[in-house]
Amino acid sequence: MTHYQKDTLFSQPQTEQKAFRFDEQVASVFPDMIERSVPSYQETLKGITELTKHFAQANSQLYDLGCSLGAATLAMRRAVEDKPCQIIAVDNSPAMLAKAQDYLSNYHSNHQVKFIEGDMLATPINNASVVVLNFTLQFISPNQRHSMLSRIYDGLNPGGLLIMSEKLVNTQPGIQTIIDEMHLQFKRDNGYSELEISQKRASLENVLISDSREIHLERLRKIGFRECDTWLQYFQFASFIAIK
Ligand SMILES: Nc1ncnc2c1ncn2[C@@H]1O[C@H](C[S@+](CC[C@H]([NH3+])C(=O)[O-])CC(=O)[O-])[C@@H](O)[C@H]1O
Ligand SMILES: O=C(O)C(=O)Cc1ccccc1
Repeated sequence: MTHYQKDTLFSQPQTEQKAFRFDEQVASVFPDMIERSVPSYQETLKGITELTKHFAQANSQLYDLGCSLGAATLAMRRAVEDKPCQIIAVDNSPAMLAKAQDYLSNYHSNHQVKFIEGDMLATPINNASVVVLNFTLQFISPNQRHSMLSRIYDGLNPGGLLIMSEKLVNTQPGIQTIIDEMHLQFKRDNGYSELEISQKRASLENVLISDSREIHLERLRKIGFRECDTWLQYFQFASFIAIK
């Protein structure tokens, strides 16, 4: 069983600034990193279980795209123990995917998750009733977001659900500034130093690219989702649901 460490990746002054990558180092501290960085992360997972209970269709497929260590995969799987469904978990980081397989093997289940190491932009999606993008669309290039979500829409069965959590940017500068400041304080309260916060922020620049709530909703509507809205927001971290 893998042991996860405390996230100290950005604690020492860095001589050269490297872009953030989901490599072995990040994978080995990921539970601590996401817990201390993303407010309401646990609530997104609880919501994924609850929503999956309502939307999973028998004999359909459930996708977790950008699964990291498989926390959302596990949250979905809990909801369908007594339903015949195929769960598919995808990530393009070999370090993450290897640890996800190890992590899920610690929990007993009637379901065998199909793990795919690969780019979600190239993953076929079909006969889906629930698709989860838990903080992953933000890492793909903005000009590929529409076609990615369109492919998800096309692969969903009627009545199927997309659950998508994202870090947002607020279009109103005063509100953006204060919400961002509250998130910084959240990180300080969770033990991150000013150096850790600023070095991580710099490494995420041009890697995590946030859209506004309005852009997300407009895109989902344009693609054809019958209904869409946020069901959760804490600071700039939001979670959307969209029904086909
Ligand atoms: N093109 C891509 N194809 C596949 N995977 C990708 C791609 N781009 C990035 N990833 C993967 O998306 C994940 C994003 S983390 C998701 C947390 C998880 N959902 C959770 O509920 O714990 C969110 C975060 O770190 O803020 C990483 O594992 C990347 O390797
Ligand atoms: O740390 C941050 O500021 C974030 O926006 C969230 C995050 C969490 C884990 C990996 C990358 C980004």
